[in-house]
Amino acid sequence: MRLIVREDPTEVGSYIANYICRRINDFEPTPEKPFVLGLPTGSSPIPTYKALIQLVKDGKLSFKNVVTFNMDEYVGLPRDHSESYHTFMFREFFSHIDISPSNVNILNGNTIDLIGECKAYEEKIKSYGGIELFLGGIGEDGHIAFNEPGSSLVSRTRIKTLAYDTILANARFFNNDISAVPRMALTVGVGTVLDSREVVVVVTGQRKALALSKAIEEGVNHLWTLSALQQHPWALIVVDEDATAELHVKTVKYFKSIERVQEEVEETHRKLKRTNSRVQQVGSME
Ligand SMILES: N[C@@H]1[C@@H](O)[C@H](O)[C@@H](COP(=O)(O)O)O[C@@H]1O
Repeated sequence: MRLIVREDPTEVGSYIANYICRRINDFEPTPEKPFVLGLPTGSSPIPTYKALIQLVKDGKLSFKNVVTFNMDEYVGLPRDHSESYHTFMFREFFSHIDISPSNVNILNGNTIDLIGECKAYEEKIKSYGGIELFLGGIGEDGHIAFNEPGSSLVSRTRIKTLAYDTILANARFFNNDISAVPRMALTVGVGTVLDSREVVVVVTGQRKALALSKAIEEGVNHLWTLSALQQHPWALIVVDEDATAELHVKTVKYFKSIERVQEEVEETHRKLKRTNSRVQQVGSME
């Protein structure tokens, strides 16, 4: 796991957007081989979405051959409600980029067959060969997607009852009316996230500091589902200074020191990929 610390949420957003841009461009997606991207909602990823939109406007990135899968959606909230994750994604991101709506996948929390919807979502992800990069955010209780404390760390897409803490935290989007916040959601599982080839998580603000320290300084624990990332071979958490408030100084120092060689690692990785694809091309000509 790597941890990248940046000054504030805007710098975090710009770091992640550039990172995703590089990944998509290096992948060279085509209609036959699209880049499959997992996406979150919440206030934390908004600076990332803004920076990605700018990259598209600047002609440095295209979403034409990108297929997206969102992490979660409330159950029973009309799709066109201002706080549905469907509305959020189009308002904050999809309407501003060159993605085809047919390449956008968001769970339907209004279907009569919620279990069938979850199964079909997993199947659809599989049909694309899995998710290349899953971008995630976390709740104050350390949940990733809507995998609340106590969620199985091998869980798949399913119906989830929201924890009271999450309902309280999300009441700010519903005029602080707790009774207006849906009690249930559909969410990808921790296992679904862990199956992606790469996971990038955005954590900003002091209110996430405890969850961050639990997830990276303590053991893998279903009470802090983000900690499951310790079991992932290619995980990156990008945080602002405020989110590091509960970390040991030596933890932050360690991650800052390995960041210095990160560019080198990435360059080596890219070179190896290029060499491998050349070897494969030569192989297929023989
Ligand atoms: N289901 C979403 C999560 O996927 C998201 O990570 C979290 C954080 O929201 P915010 O970034 O606004 O703190 O909110 C909700 O609970």
